[in-house]
Amino acid sequence: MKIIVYGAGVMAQYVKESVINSGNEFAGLVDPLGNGDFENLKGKDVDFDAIIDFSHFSLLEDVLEAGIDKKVPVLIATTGHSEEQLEKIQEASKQIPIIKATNTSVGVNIVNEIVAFATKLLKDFDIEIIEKHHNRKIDAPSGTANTLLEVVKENLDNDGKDYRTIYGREGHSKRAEKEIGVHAIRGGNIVGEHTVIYAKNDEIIEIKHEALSRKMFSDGAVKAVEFLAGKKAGLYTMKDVLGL
Ligand SMILES: NC(=O)C1=CN([C@@H]2O[C@H](COP(=O)(O)OP(=O)(O)OC[C@H]3O[C@@H](n4cnc5c(N)ncnc54)[C@H](OP(=O)(O)O)[C@@H]3O)[C@@H](O)[C@H]2O)C=CC1
Ligand SMILES: O=C(O)C1=N[C@H](C(=O)O)C[C@H](O)C1
Repeated sequence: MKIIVYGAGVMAQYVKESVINSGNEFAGLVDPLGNGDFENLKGKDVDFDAIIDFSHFSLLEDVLEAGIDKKVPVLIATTGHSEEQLEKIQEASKQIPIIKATNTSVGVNIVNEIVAFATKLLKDFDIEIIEKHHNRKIDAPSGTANTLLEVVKENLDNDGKDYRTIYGREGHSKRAEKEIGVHAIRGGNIVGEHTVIYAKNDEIIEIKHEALSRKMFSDGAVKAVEFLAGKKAGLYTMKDVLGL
């Protein structure tokens, strides 16, 4: 496949390497800030048959337009999108195959499954989600933490609708019974760490994933577009890619 990559930051460089190492062809980086091979693709005759996006949430519309225009599959790995933008992804998936993945690592996608199972069994435990990332990250909580929160809620009674999400606890009040805490830590070059804590009076369970490098994100992204090649239009997931 000939793959174009949106973004020119840290992840885009990893993806470039993963594309080349996987035997696929690298078609260039697209970055409107002028750090890529192309500032945009509009009106340019660039040949590619898949898009991997590790850029900035503000570029979503451009990414989708490029995918629809060329009728090629798109993997959106960028995080921080608004609800309205997530709806645009749904809409675009009626025309092309898309994966929107907040985390392309094998480990985190398996953790999502473990958390679904644990939450069903540990309903009367207090649940808190903690994520840690590098100091360059612009969105908080991380996309992965938001996905973990969704997984937790889906597996509580009534889809967790009776629960309140508390982001970054502060103040003078006790924890309510039906709360889910979500906490974001930022510092140095932490690649990415996600922990779901289930706590009760006498016991604590922690489910934790720690990323030690960024390579598995970029390798996972290449696997995802390879999976999408030849698929009909629709919204697919990393679960489909990994056969989970
Ligand atoms: N799904 C997954 O598994 C993973 C997802 N990600 C996500 O991928 C994305 C990129 O991560 P990473 O490479 O670490 O981030 P970087 O900040 O290194 O790169 C982001 C890119 O977006 C550009 N950018 C920054 N601000 C703007 C703006 N206002 N408008 C347009 N472009 C902008 C940057 O340009 P410049 O360099 O000039 O600032 C850069 O090219 C993030 O959303 C991150 O959360 C990351 C890892 C794994
Ligand atoms: O910005 C990052 O670095 C990462 N972003 C993703 C997220 O927001 O969950 C995935 C990974 O944790 C690294």
